[in-house]
Amino acid sequence: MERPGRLLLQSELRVRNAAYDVSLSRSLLIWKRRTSSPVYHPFRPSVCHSVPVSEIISVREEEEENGSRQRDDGSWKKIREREGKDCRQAFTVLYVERCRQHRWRCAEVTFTCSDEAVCQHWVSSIREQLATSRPKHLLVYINPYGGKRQGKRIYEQKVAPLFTQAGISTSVIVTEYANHARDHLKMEAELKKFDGVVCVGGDGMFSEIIHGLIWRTQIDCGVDPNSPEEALSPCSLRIGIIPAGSTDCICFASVGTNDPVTSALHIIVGDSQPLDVCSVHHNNMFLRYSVSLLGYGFYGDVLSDSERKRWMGPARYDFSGLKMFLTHHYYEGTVSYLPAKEIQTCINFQICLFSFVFHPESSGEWRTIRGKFLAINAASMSCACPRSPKGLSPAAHLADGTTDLILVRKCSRFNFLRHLLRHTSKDDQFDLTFIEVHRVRRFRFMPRHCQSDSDLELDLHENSKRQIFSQICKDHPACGCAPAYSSWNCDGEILTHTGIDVRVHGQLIKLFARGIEELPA
Ligand SMILES: CCCCCCCCCCCCC/C=C/[C@@H](O)[C@H](COP(=O)(O)O)NC(=O)CCCCC
Ligand SMILES: Nc1ncnc2c1ncn2[C@@H]1O[C@H](COP(=O)(O)OP(=O)(O)O)[C@@H](O)[C@H]1O
Ligand SMILES: [Ca+2]
Repeated sequence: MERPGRLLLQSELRVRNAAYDVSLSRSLLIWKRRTSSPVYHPFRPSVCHSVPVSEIISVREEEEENGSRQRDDGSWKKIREREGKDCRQAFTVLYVERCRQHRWRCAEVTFTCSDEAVCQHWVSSIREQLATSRPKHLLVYINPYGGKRQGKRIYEQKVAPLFTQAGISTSVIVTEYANHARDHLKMEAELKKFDGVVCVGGDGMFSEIIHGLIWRTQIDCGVDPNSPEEALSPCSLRIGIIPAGSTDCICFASVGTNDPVTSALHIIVGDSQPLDVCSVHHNNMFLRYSVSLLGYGFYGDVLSDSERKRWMGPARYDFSGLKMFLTHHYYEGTVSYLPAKEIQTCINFQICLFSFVFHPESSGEWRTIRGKFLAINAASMSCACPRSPKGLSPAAHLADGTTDLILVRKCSRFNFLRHLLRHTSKDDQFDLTFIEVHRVRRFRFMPRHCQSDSDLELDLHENSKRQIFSQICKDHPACGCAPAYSSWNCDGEILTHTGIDVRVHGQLIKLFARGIEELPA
């Protein structure tokens, strides 16, 4: 147990009619049952409890009236136990309780005491300790269209009541069209009024939020957001993600679960987790930012195919995943990359070879690989999600200024299936001869057909004729012709160009999260 440090308060209070020694320090609230008899009692519940002050959600006074207690939020609560006449004042502490698989829940304990002044002193002392680094005013964007279209219900039923209990005020915007949230953040939102932004939706909705926030921050700081060489200014507002999408990878990989209540509690306690952001350019023209997966080949094709099946909800990814696995397309091109350190091939994901030191720039040399690839994936975080609990790159860090470039070379369907199935298990998905992993700060990709066209990139629009032929060939596999181009899946959005230049910006944004906690063995 953590040491409590200097005590701010210590009293004898009652919990469910039993006497407890209760103490408060800057770091811990401890309540320890007074033992009247030293005899060990196997059926008595645990006698000593402690809660880090940083994990107290709120404290409220309870007032007794006509045999019931009224909460200070106006609702009523039956007294559960008979109390003596001199034991009428009470306050309730709500705190974080850890459940299975990184889930958090709100637990509560009610302390009673005979003296009103003592009771109020406790309430005000706890509230004073909670005042630091916690958000008080939040700007909330809800995508009512993502995932199973439950965003509004999830927010209203599971999250808003917790924010109210924690004394957080909110301005809520339910989006009416795609890019509504992005454009509101870019141009209209009065950001000075808020301590954070909350995104209710999936990875695509989160992408809208960061595009709005990063762009706005650069304009406010006089930085050109379009230039590939500019050092971008970090965003000061933290972002909370209430998962209500189809994959929810960014939430899952930064919190450990895709549970709305857990996310709401991380926001309330004011957690902070920096996050790397990749900028993606094409011929010096800004395309998009990415924080999770940039995937060409398999994951690009799955996304393109699945968008047409949005009516299926999240199951569209399973359908398109299977279809694209059977299609087994490979793509030719050149990947160049700037390694994060000397040799960056991480063979065993369980042994992470890299230090956690954050280097703003690298002095390494560019390297080049040409080949035929089934997939080119850049994972800036583990990309863990319910479909892949360890993620595409289990050892990737959230905020080390690097991305893990995973090259899956052309191989048999059987071998590719072995690799994909390892996404869903604990086996090392990289320990296969056709997979290479490089930890990089920058990388470029050029599809083969662009190189032979004097490095002139054909964008997807110009490439439409080829796409039509590819579609015919996809539909007639017997002709043996594979499409020349895939497209990039950028955090769940399709990029309009295939030749890209990617740069990692270390710790550009912050989340209301704390990374994945080690669970006790
Ligand atoms: C034939 C068996 C295939 C089994 C493969 C299972 C591997 C799943 C790995 C998923 C990695 C996901 C990385 C995250 C991507 C998201 O950004 C993106 C958009 O999410 P959202 O906005 O919430 O819809 N999701 C995808 O691209 C889905 C990929 C699913 C591939 C099967
Ligand atoms: N009101 C809206 N109507 C239609 N599309 C929207 C709306 N609000 C946001 N979007 C778009 O919906 C897309 C999917 O959102 P997301 O929340 O990521 O759900 P999913 O995980 O199911 O893809 C995003 O591209 C986002 O820009
Ligand atoms: Ca990273």
